[in-house]
Formats: sequence, C-alpha cells, structure tokens
Amino acid sequence: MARKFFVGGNWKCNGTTEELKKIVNVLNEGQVPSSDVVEVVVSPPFVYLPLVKSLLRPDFHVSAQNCWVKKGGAFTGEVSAEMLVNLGIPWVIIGHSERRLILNESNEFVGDKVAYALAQGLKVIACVGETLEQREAGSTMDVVAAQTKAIAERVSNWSDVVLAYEPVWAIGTGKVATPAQAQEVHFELRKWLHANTTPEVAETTRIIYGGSVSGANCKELAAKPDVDGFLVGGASLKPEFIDIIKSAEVKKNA
Ligand SMILES: O=C[C@H](O)COP(=O)(O)O
Repeated sequence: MARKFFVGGNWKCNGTTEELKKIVNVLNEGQVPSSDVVEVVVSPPFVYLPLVKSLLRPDFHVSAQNCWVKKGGAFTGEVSAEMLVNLGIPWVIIGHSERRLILNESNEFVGDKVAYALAQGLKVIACVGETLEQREAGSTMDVVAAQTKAIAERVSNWSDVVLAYEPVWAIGTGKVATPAQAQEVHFELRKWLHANTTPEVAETTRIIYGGSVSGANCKELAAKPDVDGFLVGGASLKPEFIDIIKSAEVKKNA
C-alpha cells in the first residue's frame, strides 16, 4: 500500500494573531496537489489553534504541539488530550527534541504521552532524533531505536502514528541532513519497525524527515524511497512552505 506523503508545519512558539492570519492566507491561496496525494497539517501554538482551524482551508488540518500525559486535572499550565479532542483538533506532535532536551522529557514519558493521546482518538506525529554528539559517537541508530522502542512498547495500533526523524543537529541550523543520511536512518527505522512490530506496520507507517527542510532542498529529500514527507519548522512560516508541499509530486511521479 502506498504511503500518502505527509507535510507538517511546526510553527513552534512563534506568531501573533496578525502574523498567523497572513500565513493562513498564503496557505489558503496556495496551489498544491490534492489531498489524495499529500496530507498537510499545520501546528500553531495552543492559543491560536481555534483561530487557525476556523480560517484554514478544509483540505489542510491542524495539530497541537504537545499535550499532557494523562487525563487533565491539577496540572497547572498543561493542556490535555481530551481538550484537544473537544476542540476538534485531530493531530498532536509528541516528543519533539525541544521538549525532550529543554524540558527533559524522557523516552518513557514520551511513549506514555503517545499512547494516551492515541487512546483519546488523536493522531500523533511522534518525533525521534539524535544529537550531534550522539551522531559523532556512532550511536544514531541506538538512540532513535530506543526512542522508538519506548513508543512501540506502549502502542499496538500504528495507523494513527507518523514517525518524524529529526536529527537535532539539523534543526534550525540550516545544516540539513543529506538525502543519503536521511534515507539511511529512515531505512533503518523501517527495518526496526519490521523486526519489532509487524511487517505491515513497517510498510505502512509514514516516516517523515525534519531539520532545515526548505523549498530548495525538499525535492531531493522527497525523492528518497523511505522519506514519506517532512516536519518543517522555520520554512513553514514562509511562502516556500507551498513549494515543500508540492514536493509530494516527486513521489507521485516516481
Ligand atoms: O519540527 C520541526 C523541526 O524542529 C525542524 O525545524 P527547522 O525546519 O526550523 O529546522
């Protein structure tokens, strides 16, 4: 079964109402392949989710950037999966490296969050990736396998999971992984899923790449067989995000 190309835009902790309205206008006017060819999801900060959802074209969807690990309650400052469901937000990003590294989210905590969000009916973009130090030490695969294992141990149904490989050294640095580097890790991750989940999960789960993706480098990355799309940070706040969405055509024509 063909894996539908997936392009996520992670707006991180950026934007004002006016700025985000402008970005949404650009997206709404963009000529992109149909939703049979590419799935597009943008992820504004929590406070702008209802606004963006209400203004965004119906073939694009919204995602939160995080949610609490269990049912809501006395957890000041957190937003629960139930609240996202209540607002009709279909997706959530979990385990982004900025949360793993700055907020000390462990593999187990991330795995618990993924499992809880899925159980509430959310679809999850689950992020994994190594630091520069870990890559230079030759432990890239050990690191991403351990991060994926903590998810796989808690999740049996992968149909609502997109796995995002985001090498930390490539995030916001302008230092994109080469297409060969991305393909190598995506291939190994798929092999890991084959060995540790089921062949069907390995074949159908989309593994997307994130880290300095731009209008200029997306086509070459998209051409790699195990790159099923992107999670884009900086460039998703710019008109070039439309070009990145269009790179889905590379797959269609492959
Ligand atoms: O979630 C997105 C990634 O952190 C990539 O960010 P970037 O495209 O700004 O490098």
